[in-house]
Amino acid sequence: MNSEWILSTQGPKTFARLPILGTTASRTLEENAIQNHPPGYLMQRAGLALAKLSLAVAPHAHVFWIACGRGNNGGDGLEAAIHLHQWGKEIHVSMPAADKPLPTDAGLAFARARQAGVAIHDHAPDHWDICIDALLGIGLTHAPTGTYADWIGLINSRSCDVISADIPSGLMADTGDAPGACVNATHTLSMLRLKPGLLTLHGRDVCGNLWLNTLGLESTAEPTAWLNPMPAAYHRPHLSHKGSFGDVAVAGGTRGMQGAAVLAARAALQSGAGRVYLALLPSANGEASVKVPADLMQRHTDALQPQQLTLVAGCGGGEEIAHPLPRWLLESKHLVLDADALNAIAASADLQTLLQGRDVDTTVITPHPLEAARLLGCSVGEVQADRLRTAQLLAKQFKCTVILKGSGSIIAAPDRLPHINPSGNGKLAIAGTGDVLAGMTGAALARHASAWKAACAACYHHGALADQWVKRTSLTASGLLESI
Ligand SMILES: NC(=O)C1=CN([C@@H]2O[C@H](COP(=O)(O)OP(=O)(O)OC[C@H]3O[C@@H](n4cnc5c(N)ncnc54)[C@H](O)[C@@H]3O)[C@@H](O)[C@H]2O)[C@@H](O)CC1
Ligand SMILES: [K+]
Repeated sequence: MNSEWILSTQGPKTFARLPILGTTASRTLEENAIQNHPPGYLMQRAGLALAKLSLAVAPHAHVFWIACGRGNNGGDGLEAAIHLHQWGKEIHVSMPAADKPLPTDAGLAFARARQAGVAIHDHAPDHWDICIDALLGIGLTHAPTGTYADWIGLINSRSCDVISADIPSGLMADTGDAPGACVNATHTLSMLRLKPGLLTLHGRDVCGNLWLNTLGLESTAEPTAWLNPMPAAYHRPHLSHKGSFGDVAVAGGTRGMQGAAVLAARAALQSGAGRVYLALLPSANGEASVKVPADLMQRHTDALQPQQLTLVAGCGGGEEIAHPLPRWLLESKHLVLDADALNAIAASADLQTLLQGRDVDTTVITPHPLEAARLLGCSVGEVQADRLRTAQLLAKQFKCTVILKGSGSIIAAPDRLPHINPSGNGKLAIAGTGDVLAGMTGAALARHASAWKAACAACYHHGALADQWVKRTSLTASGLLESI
């Protein structure tokens, strides 16, 4: 963390392992720093960073609307206004009128702005070229109402650039939930550290391009989560053979659902597994209704030797997958459980006990929010309300590594800090991409022999493939795996 400007999430990027702090941890970091610096020091750095970013984003903008709330987020906006004013820009600073005094740092920024000749209005301008959104930061506690909601609506109504200070106003910093009106930023400058809400649920959609400025603060405090980093490239030694990279078997594909299993198996193959077996469920009568590449070896499910391989179970498995699952849960060396395998486990206490009895770092489950809800016996709304917590709960309850899919996939495992995956985009929201992830995870597990490492690596690569998809045609699951 030696650079102050270290993140940009737009387009294909390489991400490092960065700490992510929830609001409680952010406030602790901020309070410790405030004690060691002169009053207003951090806020002044935040304001300067904000002013510099807005100038870099829109160098020819003339009128800057700086919408400030009555908390310290508004203080960041006031400090930015001082610089933009001094740099000769036309600025219009707005702040809702209220009787309540400003908090200490924002109060100091308010006085400094006044002293610098900045006028502070209680109304929005008629026209602006760029907006700095400093209405609400990590202090948001409920859906914005009144002037806050009105100004958020106004900001979103124009097609100008919007730079959000710390977090788009209206977004919850811990969860990415937006309980009401929320600024739709083109850029967000996160101060001190990243927050979970910027990276999951609504976060990625409302942040625009995400930047981080640490304000020069180092910290050894334990984060809430880590940004899932790009894994190191794996080396295939010259002196290797097909057994060196592990065997993967994909079991699933009940009658009419074989495409899912074939996609997962092809993805495992493309991801470098030494040997890949396709084991269609008995109702398929060993006959695939879709074309099976010659590189895949077909096996009867009973003929698999799960003790010696990485089994990817679930893809298109229907209810039929429940029958072989007890044996696979007991015997598989490594296991990736997806889709119908998860639904079967959700419906059976016995299967849950078998899953819980496995060695912790041998199993990855890859639920989407509905599958997660079934596993936890709750609603999708409850799953999404706090995705970090949900993923950690699943990991703890089922004693395995979890990839909770969705916008900002979460990777969690017992006794580890979770990762939030930064790669990927909305193109992945199509049928079959989950099967591809399961196959990629299987290949990574066969190679790494660690469920945690496999999940982190596969999740990152899967998202990165979608980020690198530059063809004009829509992304397809086959296209995704062929681009591995
Ligand atoms: N104090 C400092 O030195 C620093 C503060 N920073 C900034 O300070 C922010 C946090 O400041 P605050 O803790 O004052 O919080 P905010 O500025 O986010 O919120 C301020 C107030 O708004 C109220 N509020 C909550 N929800 C509301 C709603 N829906 N409508 C209207 N009002 C609502 C809260 O009661 C809170 O008192 C960070 O996000 C960051 O931008 C950073 O610049 C780092 C340095
Ligand atoms: K803001």
